[in-house]
Amino acid sequence: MTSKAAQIDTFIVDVPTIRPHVLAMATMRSQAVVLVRITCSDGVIGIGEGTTIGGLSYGEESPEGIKLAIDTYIAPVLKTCEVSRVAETMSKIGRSVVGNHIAKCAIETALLDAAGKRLGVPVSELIGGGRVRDRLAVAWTLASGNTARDIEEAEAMIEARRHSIFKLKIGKRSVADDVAHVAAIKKAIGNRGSVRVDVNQGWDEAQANAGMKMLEDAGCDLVEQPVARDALATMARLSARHGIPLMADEALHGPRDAFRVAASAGARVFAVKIAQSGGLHAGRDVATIADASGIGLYGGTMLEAGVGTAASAHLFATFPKLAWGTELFGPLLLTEEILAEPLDYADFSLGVPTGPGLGIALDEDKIARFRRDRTAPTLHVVAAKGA
Ligand SMILES: O=C(O)C[C@H]1C=CC(=O)O1
Ligand SMILES: [Mn+2]
Repeated sequence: MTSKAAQIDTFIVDVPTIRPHVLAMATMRSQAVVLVRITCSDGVIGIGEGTTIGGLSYGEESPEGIKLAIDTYIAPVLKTCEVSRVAETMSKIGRSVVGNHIAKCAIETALLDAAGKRLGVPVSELIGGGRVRDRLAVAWTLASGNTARDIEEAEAMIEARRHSIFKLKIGKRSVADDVAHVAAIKKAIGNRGSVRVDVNQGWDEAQANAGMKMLEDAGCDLVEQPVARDALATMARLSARHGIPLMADEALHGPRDAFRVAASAGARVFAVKIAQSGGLHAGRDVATIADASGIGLYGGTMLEAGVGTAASAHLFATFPKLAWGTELFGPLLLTEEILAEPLDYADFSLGVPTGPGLGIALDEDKIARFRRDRTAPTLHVVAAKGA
């Protein structure tokens, strides 16, 4: 039986964050979640997400640009494809659309969701050798911008058994101030948790040399993307000089980057992101290159809501080795749950959904309420409440 994409809907949903999330390049107060819904001619519906961070401040794709790339350039190609053949469809799209990895990730996610539903299996069974684990360790990012508040937040997370791995966002202040902030948090947490930092390309080589030495002495376990994403020689020198591992994030936009970073010995750990890689299969290839090169794996996030987080979880559940855990906490940073049933966070981990496809469903009322293009009825309700 053939299956065509009968209808492709894309929409941006703006969801507030529970507190300001302070990164080196932007402070987030809400997240612009880009969702795609593909209704197939056989009646199966697939959902995907393509989300970035801080408008255009993190990377080259914006939420509006992701939607435009799908609506204007990807959807017409998709309409010509047999969409149950996911790899063939993505390869056809790749021949017409260069780059735009986050948009392609949203589409591939929706196609895999539909394929899994059609076959009655979870997406994790459609990738690589299938699922090797059902739960994933989940880090939390401390990024309130205030050391005392971050310590309070970490204590509460440990107490609630939600997270014991903490990623600190630094690179905005001086190296000495940033290290003092990290050292204070590590001192408070002690051996009850792992403290890591993400510099988001904020340092030059001299700053990174000083910073990595001091961070190692402070008991920090990992330094993510300390320098510019294309500074491969610098990353290699830092990796060779320091005992504390350097993790590549922004340097990895798919398998070709992964090969270059691995071949130049630029990192000891890879943060794999489905969005940055260009989809789940590209993310799997990034992971395979890492594994073959003796590089450790970490499951990264673009702070996606429930759909992208579930898709990432399905991929990370297939990695034979996942030494550094994941940071799939995106839905927990948002004030509103956009899934009908929230994901299962418990015991410092996330349960990988077990139903067909992604194993999740959207809360359509919430979507209607938070869609950027919501129309009169919703506005009317808001006005009536305020009256
Ligand atoms: O890794 C990044 O650079 C982006 C993201 C991941 C966690 C978080 O707080 O921000
Ligand atoms: Mn990062």
